[in-house]
Amino acid sequence: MAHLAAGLARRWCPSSLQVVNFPVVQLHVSLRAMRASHTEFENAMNQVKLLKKDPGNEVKLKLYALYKQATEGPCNMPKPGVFDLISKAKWDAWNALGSLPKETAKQSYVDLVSSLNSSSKSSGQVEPRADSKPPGYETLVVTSEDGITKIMLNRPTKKNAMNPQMYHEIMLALEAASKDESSITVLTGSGDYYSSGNDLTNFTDIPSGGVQEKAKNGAILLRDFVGCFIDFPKPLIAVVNGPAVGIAVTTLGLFDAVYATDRATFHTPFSHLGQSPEGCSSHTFPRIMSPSKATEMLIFGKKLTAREACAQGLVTEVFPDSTFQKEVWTRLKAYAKLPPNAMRISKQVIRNKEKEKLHAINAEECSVLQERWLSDECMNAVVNFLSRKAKL
Ligand SMILES: CCCCCCCCCCC/C=C/C(=O)SCCNC(=O)CCNC(=O)[C@H](O)C(C)(C)COP(=O)(O)OP(=O)(O)OC[C@H]1O[C@@H](n2cnc3c(N)ncnc32)[C@H](O)[C@@H]1OP(=O)(O)O
Repeated sequence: MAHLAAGLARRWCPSSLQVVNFPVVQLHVSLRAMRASHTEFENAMNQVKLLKKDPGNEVKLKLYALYKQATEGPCNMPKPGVFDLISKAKWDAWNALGSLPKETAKQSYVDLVSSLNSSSKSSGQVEPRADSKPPGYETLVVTSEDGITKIMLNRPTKKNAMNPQMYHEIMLALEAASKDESSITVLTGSGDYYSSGNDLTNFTDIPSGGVQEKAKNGAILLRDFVGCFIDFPKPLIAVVNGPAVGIAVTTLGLFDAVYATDRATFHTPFSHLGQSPEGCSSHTFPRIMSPSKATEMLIFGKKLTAREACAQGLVTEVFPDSTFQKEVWTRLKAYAKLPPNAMRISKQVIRNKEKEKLHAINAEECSVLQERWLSDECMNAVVNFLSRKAKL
């Protein structure tokens, strides 16, 4: 979807400007205004192609919609089918502009591009120290010191949403951590979120094999990903630095301890998304918090505060945000000084009792999700999310 608006601008930009019949004086003034706005409009289109930072799908949908409204007026295309996700999202974005006048759409387009230009210089991304970032990690910052390997999700501008690259890199980082010199491993997030779960744009780039192939590959990826947490041999700690959504919440049931700031929330909106539980949560959550509390989260999508999640056993301890990092890392550094083999063997004594069962549960959850991802309920929820910001 990269440079969607720029590509669309190239594809849809008419070479000639429609001139309407005005009385001579008004025509002269209007033409100057239109020339000025048309020149600005053309400049804005060129600036979109030069943006340093991908503005994200919602902004690209809005640019697309404003461009179409400015050049063609109200949406005049037939509504695409529900499986044609990209065309549907574009159609929704354009159609949402209704009868917005062309000149207003043109000015809005110019204003939006100039705001993107002014903000394109800043970035919330954590730039790791050169010596702390091993080759190959683009979505993580992985550091190892004081006997602790820290895996930090590093897509803060996307609330650390997990795209396929991040899933793969987390698996790589866990594999490396299982073999390195550290005695415990920590997963945390950069920015104000722990993670907003699965990146919903994962549903957009449909391969040549169609949505069935996409769903099958997604189920394989998910099964491998969750399997890494089931099999991880060392104490695995979650340092939940902010809100967590979806798979970022369900996999907590496979951690050995979960420490959260009191700012954190825990949300699994699976029914809302037309999906179903994963991360072995269909087994771990009823066991951890009781079947009815698990139902409230996994089926009804109840969002828990950190203290509620702690009361229900999902979170081990909650800390005031002001002292969270200091308190947690002091404690983890102390834990990391304990005899590593004893910790590793003790974890295996605990985990081995149900490792096989967890893998079977993981396989079943992935198989169910593979079907759910093909449902209208899921497709509609994803399209609604992707086009939510394009609606002016
Ligand atoms: C067939 C498909 C197979 C795919 C392969 C998948 C394999 C594994 C699948 C595992 C199953 C996992 C399930 C889940 O995790 S379900 C939960 C999914 N997550 C969500 O539904 C959360 C969606 N995000 C939001 O609701 C909001 O963004 C949030 C409440 C988290 C924050 O809202 P806020 O208003 O504070 O911030 P913004 O919405 O403006 O977000 C900032 C930018 O970040 C983008 N963003 C945030 N979260 C996601 C996300 N999950 N996916 C994609 N993009 C996300 C958001 O769009 C903003 O981007 P822009 O700045 O470009 O607008």
